[in-house]
Amino acid sequence: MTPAVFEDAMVWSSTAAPNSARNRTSQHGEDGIIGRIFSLFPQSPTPRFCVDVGAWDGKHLSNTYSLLCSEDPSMKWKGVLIEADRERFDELRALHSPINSSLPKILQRNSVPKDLDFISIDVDGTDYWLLHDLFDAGWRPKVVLIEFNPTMPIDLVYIQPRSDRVRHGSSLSALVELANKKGYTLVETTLFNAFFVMNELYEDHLADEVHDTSIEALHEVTTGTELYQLYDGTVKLHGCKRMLWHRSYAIDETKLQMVPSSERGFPFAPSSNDESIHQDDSRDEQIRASAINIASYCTDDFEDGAREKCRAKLYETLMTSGFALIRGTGMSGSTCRDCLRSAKSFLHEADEAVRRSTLTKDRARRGYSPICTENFASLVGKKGPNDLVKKTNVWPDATVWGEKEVEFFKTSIGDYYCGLCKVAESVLQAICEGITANDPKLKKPLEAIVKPCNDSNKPLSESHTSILTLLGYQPGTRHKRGSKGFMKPLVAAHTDVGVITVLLFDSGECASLQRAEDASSADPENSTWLDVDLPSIPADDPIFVVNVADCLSELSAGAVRSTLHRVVPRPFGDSKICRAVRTCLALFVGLEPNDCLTLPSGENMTYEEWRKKRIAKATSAMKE
Ligand SMILES: O=C(O)CCC(=O)C(=O)O
Ligand SMILES: [Fe+2]
Repeated sequence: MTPAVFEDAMVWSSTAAPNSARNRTSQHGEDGIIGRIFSLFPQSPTPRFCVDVGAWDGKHLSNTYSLLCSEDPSMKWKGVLIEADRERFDELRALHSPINSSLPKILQRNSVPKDLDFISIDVDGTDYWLLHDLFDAGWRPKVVLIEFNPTMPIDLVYIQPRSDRVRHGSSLSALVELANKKGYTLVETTLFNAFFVMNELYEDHLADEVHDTSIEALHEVTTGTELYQLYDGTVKLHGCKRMLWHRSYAIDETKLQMVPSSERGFPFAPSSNDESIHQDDSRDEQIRASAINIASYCTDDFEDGAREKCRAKLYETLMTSGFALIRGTGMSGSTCRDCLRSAKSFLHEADEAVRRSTLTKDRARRGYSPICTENFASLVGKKGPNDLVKKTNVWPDATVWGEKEVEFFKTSIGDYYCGLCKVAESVLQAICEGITANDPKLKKPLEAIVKPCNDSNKPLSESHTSILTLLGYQPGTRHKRGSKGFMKPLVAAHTDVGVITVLLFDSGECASLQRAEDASSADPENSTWLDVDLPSIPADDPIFVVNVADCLSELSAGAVRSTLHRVVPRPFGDSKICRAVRTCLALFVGLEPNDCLTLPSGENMTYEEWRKKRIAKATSAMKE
């Protein structure tokens, strides 16, 4: 055995033979263990016979030196020592009289008795095969000491290839299997040596001393390196952290990581955990910086010129992209968070029966996007025709979901709906003022949108048919790439029908909203798509996405455009972990069905007439 110092290994301790470990020349108490085993056997009338395969110089860390060179001449053993290293062999020759050749042949030629007493095998490689061949050739040593690779797990059966040039070593389990098959029992181990005794001798002389001969009982100490995984994808090491036979090399945890650090995180964590807040800090800050503060339109308390600045910015942003991020709405963060939470538990966590309980005969389809792309949507809004069907406050059944759940669902969604309808009014006011500031001719058509509120007791929000839709996205079959490497969108490219849409969504990564870079593009195939992102959790001043819908686009003669947008699946296994479900609250802001519209062309019609035409156009486009 090449001397190696196992600093990382635990100090050897044995449960089976606690007091016998003792070194004269051996490394880990083997001398004492061999002495103890033979002391339990009956005295031998003739000198005992041992073989040491891999004897080195015959003394250094030797397991047989104390037998062959015993100070007590009556105890003197005979033996054959075998060493492949030329220099070591020369030293060995100086110590004992030399003999040459290969194992069974050497033993044969040197008349080593088939029932020799002891063999020590330590050749740093083919040890397993030497023992195997020895057994096969009919030798039956009473005691075998053999080296195994101490870094291999104790339940691993590893046998190195049968070649002198291979230096792997074999596992303890592999040796135990071989020895057991040949009628031997494991009676002890040291750090990397195993002791086997013939079954008969074990039964007669050692069974009282070594009760449990399992590997687990006899090999407490390992120099193995275990690998385990943290929930966030970090690989950790336990045990020996240095290469044992190449000790200048550490086993470096940083080099063993499979998941890049940028992607580490728990894939199943709720999207609103502290860790994600922390990780997304700088991204969230960037998003906040790009959001337009509309506080001057949401409160009466604002500085001179604030409204002008706000509407100019909003107009400019919507003119170029059709999408804007807004903040300063006065909406409370907790109202937004509660509503998202409610929607998430309804859409993703509750039993299917809960969602089914909201279905009416005329289950709403939004109508303007192909039915196959429809997510489950629960519509909350004021009485009035929705896109294709009538739909009004539809709540889950309390007997199916539970009183408390339904109560929280109703309150959180109701509060959000009312608050956001008011915000939508303010946003519309700002947009329309921004448009007319640039083109006063559009004042007339836009009057239909920003009506003066005559009845001060009537909340603004009731003057239209805005509908809140709860959209849920989950990883599923659409996350698979098609033959061309594309994944079909979850919501096909479309424009929204009404006046504006106000969106709030969580950071569920399985899907993302994208808008066409070019607001005037009508061709989904040839558009460049840009992600529309929001902060991971609504802050105390929450940020919303506002996008222009078709009616506003038409009434403003295209001054602000309804821009193509879609929701696409984020693939598994790409650069992002994307298993988290996504929840989106979409407030589709519409007008009263009977509201009169004067289009820029001068044509007059009701909102409902206009909407029917718009849907008919979309439906026939879909059929083509
Ligand atoms: O889920 C989203 O982010 C928006 C969905 C959408 O565009 C729609 O439902 O009209
Ligand atoms: Fe949309």
